[in-house]
Amino acid sequence: MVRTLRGVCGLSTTVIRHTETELPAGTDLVAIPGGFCYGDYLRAGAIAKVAPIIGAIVRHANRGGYVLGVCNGFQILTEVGLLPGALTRNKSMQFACGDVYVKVGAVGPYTPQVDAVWRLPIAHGEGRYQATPAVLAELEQSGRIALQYCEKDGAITEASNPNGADKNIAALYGGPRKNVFGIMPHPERMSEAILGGIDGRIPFDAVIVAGGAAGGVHATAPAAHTVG
Ligand SMILES: NC(=O)CC[C@H](N)C(=O)O
Repeated sequence: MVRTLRGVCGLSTTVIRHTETELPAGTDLVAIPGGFCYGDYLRAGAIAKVAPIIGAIVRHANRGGYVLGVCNGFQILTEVGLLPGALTRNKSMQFACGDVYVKVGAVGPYTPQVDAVWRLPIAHGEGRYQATPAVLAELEQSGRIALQYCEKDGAITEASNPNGADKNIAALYGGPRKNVFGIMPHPERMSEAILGGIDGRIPFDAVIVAGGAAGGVHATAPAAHTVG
């Protein structure tokens, strides 16, 4: 994540530990990376809910600051209530790892072109987005279903769904101005050609532009993981 923020996108980036209680001054974007924070005990992302840094991230999000949660980061965002619903065990009960196609379902700060199809990698055991029918309807009506798993041609099918997620949901928007973005695929793992593709740059480049300070956006990547 730091390689993509700093090395690929040229953002001034600070890595902070989950034990901090405040974000660095001038933080525009908080990026919560993937992984297995607190060992995925209880549920993936559950214990991070009580990490000291979480209050500052929630305050940042609620005042419209950009927050990107990738995979484990998405799970943390649902556990702390910044996004509705939950990420549960993959329907296959197996860890899903490989490349998928996702289609932009709603335009927002991270997804500039509706119906665009991206190829991104996934690597998760608890990636099945689930929510009540009322929440799913509200997400659809408010244009917050950012990405859906699809075929290479953009067709949204059951066969293209790697984990059984409701409505093939791969990413969601939240916050007062779609400033919060939770995504199960890993765009940072496909942000430069040497990694096998560059579709992952799209959400990063888009949020920099949306932030109105291309290159001037200061990113903070909280290391929400315990150091082994
Ligand atoms: N790549 C990740 O961030 C994995 C998230 C979480 N540990 C899971 O397995 O679902």
